[in-house]
Parts: sequence; structure tokens; C-alpha cells
Amino acid sequence: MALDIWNRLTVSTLPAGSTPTVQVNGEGEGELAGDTDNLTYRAMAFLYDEADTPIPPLELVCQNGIPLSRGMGSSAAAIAGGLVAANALLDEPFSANDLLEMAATIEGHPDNVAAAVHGGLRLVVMEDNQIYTAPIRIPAELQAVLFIPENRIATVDARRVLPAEISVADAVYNMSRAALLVAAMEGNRPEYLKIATQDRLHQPYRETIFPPMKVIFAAARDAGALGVFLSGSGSAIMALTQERAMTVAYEMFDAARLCGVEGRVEVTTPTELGAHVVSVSSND
Ligand SMILES: Nc1ncnc2c1ncn2[C@@H]1O[C@H](COP(=O)(O)OP(=O)(O)OP(=O)(O)O)[C@@H](O)[C@H]1O
Ligand SMILES: N[C@@H](CCO)C(=O)O
Repeated sequence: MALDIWNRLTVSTLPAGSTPTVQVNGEGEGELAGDTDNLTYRAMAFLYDEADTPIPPLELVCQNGIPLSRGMGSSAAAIAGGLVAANALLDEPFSANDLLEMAATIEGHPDNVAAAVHGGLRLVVMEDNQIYTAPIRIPAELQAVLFIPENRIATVDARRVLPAEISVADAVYNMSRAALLVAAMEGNRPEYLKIATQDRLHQPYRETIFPPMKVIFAAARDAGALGVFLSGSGSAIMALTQERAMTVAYEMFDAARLCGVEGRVEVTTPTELGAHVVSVSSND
């Protein structure tokens, strides 16, 4: 699900023969690659390659609002932004679905890139390198309350704690709830979210590397959240609400503080917008 939290990318073409430059401000500043190894630049280069066109010397300025390694899809946003910018510079030879395929190839899976490219809440399934994706409606007035811990959890570490095998009972538990989640959203039945966001396949295992998460979940529910869960593979926790968002945010923050977990809260909304061009200017 795309949220109204953004990375802003400004791309300028440099005179022929110049060295490309990448500047990172905000999230990942002083940490992310400041050269052509930067994932956003690499996504742009990937698209130029697909278009059989040499990439011109570029200056990238990345103003990042999406925190890294919190399960908030920072790398997916970086890739989607780079692809959309490169496509715009080439006068849009590729469709949004083409961009999604490229993004999934670069990211290695389509999960986060589908929402980053298309916006909204997306179903996405990849089979034999083909992507099947569909938009799901979101109930009106739905808000997302995030508790974003200071501490990061790398996706590889969060995957290492998952079991290699699961019981049929747990598979049925999650499959039925995944289906109910679609009905809750598409069918505008937010009261289903409480049950639909329950899980037995990853959160109980991931709790071993982030024990306070259960307490923060309980605080969100007690404050009136419709549902609460780990965002991606964590460490961010996301609660869905239609009212009392500020109370839910306060209670999540307070529960985390009492457990000694530093972090911040953000109240935001889903957005139907994916990565998009904000403005284009030319010196010609
Ligand atoms: N905004 C960004 N700009 C450039 N590179 C990025 C950006 N965000 C992430 N990356 C690159 O992608 C790598 C993997 O991202 P990472 O798993 O840390 O974050 P994430 O995408 O937020 O995680 P998740 O997929 O769980 O939401 C980072 O080590 C970094 O190299
Ligand atoms: N949804 C994935 C993380 C995707 O970034 C997971 O739970 O491992």
C-alpha cells in the first residue's frame, strides 16, 4: 500500500563529458552511495539500457523522506523514482507496467515496487517472470499510524528467523485472513480489519528479534486501531484507523517508550499516487 510519505528526486542533465553526481539529503544522508552505485542512479541506468540509449551525464539530488530498513519500502521507492525520472527524460517510451517489471527485476521481488510504481493498494503475484497485479479499493477516511523505531531490522535478518516449514493449520489461518483483508478493503468493511490483519506466519517469529512489538500492537488496539501489524518485515509498526489517529499514535509511542524503544510516530494516509513527475523544466 502506497503511503503519503515521499522521496523527492531532482534530476538535471550535465554538459557532455561531465562526471555524474548523486547527492543524498534526509534519510540515508552520509550513508547511501553518493555516486553511480546509488540505487536510484542504477535504476535510471537500467532503463536507459532497456531503451538502448546511452545514459547522459546526470546530476541527481535525492531528498529522502522514507526511512531505510524499517519495512517501509525505501529501496522500492528509490527504484520507482529513478525509473520514472529516466522514462520522463526519454519522453516516456515505457508504460507503467513496463516500469513495474523493471522495478521487480532490480528489487528481486515485486512486493513493494507495485505500490511504489502504481500507487494505491495493490495485489501482486509473480509467476514465471510474469507479473499479475490489480488495484484494491481502500475504505474512505482510512489513516495509517506508523511507529518508526530508531533501530533498523534488515530484511535478510527478519527472514532468517522464519521457519522453513509451516503447519497446514497456520497456512489456512493466514490464507483465509488474506482473503478477508481484500474483502475488508475492497468491500469497505473496515470492521473486518481486526481479524484480517492477524498473522501466524511471520510476526510470531519476528517478535523474537523485536520483543516489544506485541506491547505496541496491544496499545494501538486498545486505543481504537482497526488493525495493527508489522510494516513489511519491520521494524516499523503500522496501525490502521478511521478515527482517533492521534490517540493511537500517542499510545503506540508511549508503549514503546515504556519498553525502552526509541522511535517516532507518523500519521499519514494511503495515496493513489505512485512515483510521478512533479515538474519538468528546460533550459532550451
Ligand atoms: N532512498 C534510497 N536511495 C538509494 N538507495 C537506497 C534507498 N533506500 C534503500 N536503498 C538501497 O537499498 C538497500 C536495501 O534497502 P533496505 O532493505 O535497507 O531498505 P528498505 O527498502 O526500506 O527495506 P524494506 O524492503 O524491508 O522496506 C540499501 O542498503 C540501500 O543500498
Ligand atoms: N514482505 C517482505 C518484506 C518486503 O520488503 C517480508 O515480510 O519479508
